[in-house]
Amino acid sequence: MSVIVRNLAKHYGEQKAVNQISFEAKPGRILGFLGPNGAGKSTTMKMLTGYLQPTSGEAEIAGKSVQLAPLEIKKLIGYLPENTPLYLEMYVREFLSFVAETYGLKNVSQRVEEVIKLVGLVQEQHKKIGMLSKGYKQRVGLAQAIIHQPQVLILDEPTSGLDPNQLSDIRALIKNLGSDRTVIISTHIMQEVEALCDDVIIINKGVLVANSSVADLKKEHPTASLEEIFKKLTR
Ligand SMILES: Nc1ncnc2c1ncn2[C@@H]1O[C@H](COP(=O)(O)OP(=O)(O)OP(=O)(O)O)[C@@H](O)[C@H]1O
Repeated sequence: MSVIVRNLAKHYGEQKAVNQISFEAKPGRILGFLGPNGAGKSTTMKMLTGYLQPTSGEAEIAGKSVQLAPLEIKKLIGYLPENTPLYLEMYVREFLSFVAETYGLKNVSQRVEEVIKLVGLVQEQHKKIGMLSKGYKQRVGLAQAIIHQPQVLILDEPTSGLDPNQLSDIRALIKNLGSDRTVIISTHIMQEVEALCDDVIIINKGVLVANSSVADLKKEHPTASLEEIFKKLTR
């Protein structure tokens, strides 16, 4: 299932937070979404998930318009928002069962069991979410994003706050999920792009300044590291 974005824009008064961007994310590939703080990444992701209405332009997932078919779209995508908003008073299993029921899944307890194992939450599964460390909260966020086995994953800084061990576990999980899904992941970590992403888009002040495969971007700038390329394009 492809994600196709055409001339998408979001204006807040005079500010063009996202200014007419177009790109495509393809199945079986992981697209890295990069840009400096305030460039418009989260705003774009919120428009892709139907959480925010665009000022103009359109986003399409599996041939369906996000704006015209918001409920259908929500069944197809898994979304991990920035800062992992969660119900802190709920227990891990209780929360994941609640999310599974919201999606109308059958075999809720079996699926909850599966995702708990998949994201490495077995040790923490009986705790209240509010008691978990940041990294484990992030895992709960990831679990709720994949519980309904969506074909499209939109992950806003999924590895922020993880320790090095957790980082490699979660990256391996995302890589694995990306083998047969469409994944869009925003990040500030260039090693993550190297380790995970097939394609990359870079946004600066609401405008796309790069849109290609990671390999092609490196070919275009043969002597520069990804970090240097990023700096050059976003200054
Ligand atoms: N509700 C809002 N009202 C007004 N301006 C907003 C609103 N939401 C976002 N913005 C502005 O839009 C711009 C883009 O913000 P956005 O959160 O999309 O950036 P980002 O690329 O995700 O940044 P970061 O890397 O820091 O998370 C920023 O200048 C931000 O202040």
